[in-house]
Amino acid sequence: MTESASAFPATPHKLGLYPVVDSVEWIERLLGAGVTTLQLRIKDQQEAQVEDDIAAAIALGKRSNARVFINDYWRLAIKHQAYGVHLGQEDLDSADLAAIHRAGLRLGVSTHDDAELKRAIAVRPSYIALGHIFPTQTKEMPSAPQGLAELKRHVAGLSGYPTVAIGGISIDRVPGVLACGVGSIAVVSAITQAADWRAATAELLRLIEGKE
Ligand SMILES: Cc1ncc(COP(=O)(O)OP(=O)(O)O)c(N)n1
Ligand SMILES: Cc1nc(C(=O)O)sc1CCOP(=O)(O)O
Ligand SMILES: [Mg+2]
Repeated sequence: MTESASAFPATPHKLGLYPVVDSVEWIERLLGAGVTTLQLRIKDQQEAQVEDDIAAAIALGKRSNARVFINDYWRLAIKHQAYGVHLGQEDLDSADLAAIHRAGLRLGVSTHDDAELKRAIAVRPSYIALGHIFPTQTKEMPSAPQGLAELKRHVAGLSGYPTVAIGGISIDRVPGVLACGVGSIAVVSAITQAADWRAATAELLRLIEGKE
């Protein structure tokens, strides 16, 4: 695989703990808990219904000097000058990548196999997400989990890119995922379904970023 750097603006090579959440309330809570990379992932709403939340999440991120990525709603991310946008493979068919680039936003792209990686690399995004590593209850996946051996192989071929592992990553699985060389771990349920989200977030920050 290519070692070329991204054409989109760079992110740190290690984005650390990367919670993916569906509300401004979660963004606010997690910023308060010391998280510095987050994603607002609201699914299947009209732009008019999500604009206020997207604008608020971006403003909160700026106030905390944090990196807030917006999933899917790239036009609103540009309009409100998000740190970045996260797009899936299908989104790549319709999104105006040149407009995202012109606006100076970072771009993260999802991948699930070699073919998707090839397509993502062609876009030269700011980071590449690799999923799903383990079975997940959060999203219906058409493919099988890739597992740690495949994650390790993919990360090894992507040394020019920041990498993010996602999918079924619980706290106890974090050390094994980090051992694959990935620079960031994205989680949904490990935080939002935790009995104690503060304790879970603190433990994830400690394991992934060494923050005590
Ligand atoms: C960090 C990260 N990785 C992967 C995804 C999945 O994005 P996508 O394939 O566009 O699917 P949806 O999240 O839109 O359902 C993600 N959001 N974040
Ligand atoms: C939103 C999403 N995208 C995935 C991918 O593989 O592209 S897996 C996923 C859900 C991750 O949730 P949890 O941490 O609860 O398993
Ligand atoms: Mg998407």
